[in-house]
Amino acid sequence: MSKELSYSDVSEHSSKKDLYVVIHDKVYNATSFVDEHPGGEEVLLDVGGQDATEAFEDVGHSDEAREILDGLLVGTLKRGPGDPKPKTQSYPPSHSNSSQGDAAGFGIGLYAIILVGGALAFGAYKYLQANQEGQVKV
Ligand code: HEM
Repeated sequence: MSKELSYSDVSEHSSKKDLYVVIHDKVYNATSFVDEHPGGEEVLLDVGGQDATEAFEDVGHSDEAREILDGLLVGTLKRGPGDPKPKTQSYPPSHSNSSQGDAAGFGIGLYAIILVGGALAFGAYKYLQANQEGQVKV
């Protein structure tokens, strides 16, 4: 069972009655499983005829889910030059990096606010003190 399908072959199977998905460059016929999917049919239909690797891995499916996949195997994906790139490689680093980056950005922003706020408060305190001294003399 090593049928090769191109990306455009797969994209023709995107309806509920005829649904192929690509996961890790393997092509699966999910038609019989759509109604049974614990995550709902909607998410499967969303990735019908497309590369579902990222969506599938994002959820952290169990080994049991992977066994079901084995039973749905149709063949392997043969990528052409103009086809979308595999989503597998970029998936974990880009995700964790972006969230870490956001957290660091927020931390630096908070520091800046505290520093600027502190400087302003100190300036205002000095200004008021000077003003008060002036008033006492008059
Ligand atoms: C043909 C491919 C797929 C198979 C065989 C499959 C199978 C399963 C199975 C067996 C479960 C039960 C929990 C587990 O064992 O991990 C599950 C849950 C789930 N699946 Fe999939 N899945 C597929 C594709 C997808 C895709 C593409 C998405 C897109 C986001 C998705 C989203 C979910 C979600 C959100 C749950 C959790 C449901 C819950 O716990 O309430 N699945 N899937």
